[in-house]
Amino acid sequence: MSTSHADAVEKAAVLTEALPWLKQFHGKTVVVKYGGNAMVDDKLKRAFAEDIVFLRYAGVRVVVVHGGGPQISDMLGRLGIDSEFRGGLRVTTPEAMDVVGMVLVGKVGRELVGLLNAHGPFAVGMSGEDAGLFTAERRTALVDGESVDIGLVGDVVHVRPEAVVDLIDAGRIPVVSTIAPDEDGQAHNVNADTAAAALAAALGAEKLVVLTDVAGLYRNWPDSDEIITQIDTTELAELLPKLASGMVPKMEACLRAVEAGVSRATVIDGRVPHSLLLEIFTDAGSGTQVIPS
Ligand SMILES: Nc1ncnc2c1ncn2[C@@H]1O[C@H](COP(=O)(O)OP(=O)(O)O)[C@@H](O)[C@H]1O
Ligand SMILES: CC(=O)N[C@@H](CCC(=O)OP(=O)(O)O)C(=O)O
Repeated sequence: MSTSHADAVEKAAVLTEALPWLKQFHGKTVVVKYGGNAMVDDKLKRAFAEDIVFLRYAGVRVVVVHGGGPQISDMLGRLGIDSEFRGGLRVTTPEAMDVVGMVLVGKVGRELVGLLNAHGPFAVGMSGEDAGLFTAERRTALVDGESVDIGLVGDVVHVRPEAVVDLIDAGRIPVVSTIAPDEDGQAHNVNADTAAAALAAALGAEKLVVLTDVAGLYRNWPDSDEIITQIDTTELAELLPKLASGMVPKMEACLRAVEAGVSRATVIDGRVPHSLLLEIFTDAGSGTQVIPS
């Protein structure tokens, strides 16, 4: 067999491998959470934008929810504002809240919208404040079994997804920044994993994909390199209290999404170029998949 013939067979195999996945996801909603830690490299960011636009052209109803923790920390540092995390959530003073809003909506969200729109007029940025998308309720963090106050940090208690649905129906790609007002209109800082899960549940999404800066959920972080490839909601609920920092809101979000009817929630490595495309359109699963028990 000539090399070019072998190449052609291999390329065709990759494309045909995508067929069952195209059938499964065409017309379905997929919520993709893009974590701030996976957003550090320009080439990776462009590859991520290509994947999202690819999904859109494949007929997937795709929504992006973005984080920006490192970018917020960087700006708070530059402004000389103290910032600490408790139970994986940022203690958010009113002063810090201003910065969180500016960075998420005004910087990280804008940049993603720009990267996506290099491919066509698809992306529309919005925050939880737009069209009443999210209503937040102030929450505490759990530290050593105790509930502690962490300031203007919220949980999403109500989702009004109509504006997101309108955008998708019009062929757009909503890009959501996770600032959310409470019932009095006070803006709260919502962890992006938490918000993505709430939105995925409200949209009846087929899948929630969370891109981060590790290969998945490690069983004994940081002492072993064993990744949990699949876990059901019962096992995950048991594991949750034993998890450390950044993974707490992430795995809690996956758990909530699947418990609320999203068929699958998967944490994948955002440092691998095109990991999203590989996750959706190939048989090669990666990272950690949460399934119903
Ligand atoms: N069991 C675990 N498995 C994997 N990562 C873990 C675990 N426990 C804590 N982590 C930490 O969680 C981080 C991911 O969370 P976070 O920093 O909030 O990322 P993102 O910006 O993608 O939301 C990892 O980089 C890792 O340092
Ligand atoms: C309450 C809380 O912790 N909010 C997060 C919001 C951004 C976020 O979630 O970003 P990542 O997805 O990159 O972690 C924060 O202030 O960092």
